[in-house]
Amino acid sequence: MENNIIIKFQHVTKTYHDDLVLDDVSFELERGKFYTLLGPSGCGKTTILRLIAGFTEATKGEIFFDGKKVNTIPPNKRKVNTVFQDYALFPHLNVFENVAFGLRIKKFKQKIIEEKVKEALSFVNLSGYEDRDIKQMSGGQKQRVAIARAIVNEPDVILLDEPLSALDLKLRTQMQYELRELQRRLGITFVFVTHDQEEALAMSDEIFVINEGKIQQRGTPLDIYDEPINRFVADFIGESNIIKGKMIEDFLVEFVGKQFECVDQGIRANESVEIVIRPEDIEITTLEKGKIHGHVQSVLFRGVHYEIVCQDITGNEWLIHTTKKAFVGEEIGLFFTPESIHVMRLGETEEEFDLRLQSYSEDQTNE
Ligand SMILES: Nc1ncnc2c1ncn2[C@@H]1O[C@H](COP(=O)(O)OP(=O)(O)OP(=O)(O)O)[C@@H](O)[C@H]1O
Repeated sequence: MENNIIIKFQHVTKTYHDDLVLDDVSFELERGKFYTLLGPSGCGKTTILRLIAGFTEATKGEIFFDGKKVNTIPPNKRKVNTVFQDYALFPHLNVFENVAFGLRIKKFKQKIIEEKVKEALSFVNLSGYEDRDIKQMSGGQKQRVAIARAIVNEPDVILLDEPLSALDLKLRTQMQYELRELQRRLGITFVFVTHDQEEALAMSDEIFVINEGKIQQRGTPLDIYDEPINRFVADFIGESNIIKGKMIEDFLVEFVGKQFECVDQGIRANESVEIVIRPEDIEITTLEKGKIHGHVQSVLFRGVHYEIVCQDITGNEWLIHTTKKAFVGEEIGLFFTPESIHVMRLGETEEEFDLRLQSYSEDQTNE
């Protein structure tokens, strides 16, 4: 397993002056996978990229690349390339020379440069664009030139810092697909930074959800979506109903004044918890069949579904995505299965949280 690890962070901390930006972060990245660092602005995503690339140094902890410690190794000695948000292309050079730039610095022979640039441009579907001026290229095309420039040196890892954020929605969706395909074909590790959760869910083998300099959870998109480890992740990824409750015993939880079967265990009896139920996991039904009742507050038609907000007897608001229509003021039944109830602990100590995070990550790696 170890030699499949391309990057390893061991207890890495980064401070700028007195500001703690990364707080004791440890993780391993495997070769050939698509990783996404996801989190709100300022949470430390770019700092992780900069540490991998060697643009900044860790204050504490160790960083390994392919098994070797690289803390003080300069960027040009690491087999990493970065695609920046603004592409950072040279406007006075044509497409060919932009892609060839790094190879020229490394003093490759002209013939080799031509072969490598040609191959890189063909990978990003830009064959024939060699002589084009950068200024004549569209946003999506510039993006592809930047990617060609990143892959031409055959790095082990490509870092992408919000590379799609300047594109309009349609092009962005197309480039998401293209990037994912490209990563599969190249078999290189991609570390992609975004604050867009839909983008992260659509593209990644694994997502790292980051907040305030700490990894909150790492896992496949499905794991992160279905089993958020805490309120931050549940709130940040997708839409959720988060309701206060109490654990009664293993597989039994109480909320809205009633007890419900669930699939969670190992939480102390009587411990305060929060319940997460996704809006699409709730069905609208009759009052007899409904597990709880709600008064419809608003109904919005969203094309593929209705977005219904209703209020239960204890005042919680519930968001429901359903293809069934309901009417404002109507009383409806809400039905959900034990599997769609996800229980999150409150009042967990930092040590308990770290242990749980570790076991989640180990489950992931063992799968
Ligand atoms: N060179 C620096 N000097 C001082 N503080 C810095 C420096 N670089 C980053 N920071 C601070 O570190 C924190 C994390 O920054 P970082 O760029 O890693 O966040 P991010 O998650 O990538 O945010 P965004 O999505 O806005 O790019 C921020 O509070 C930022 O202000």
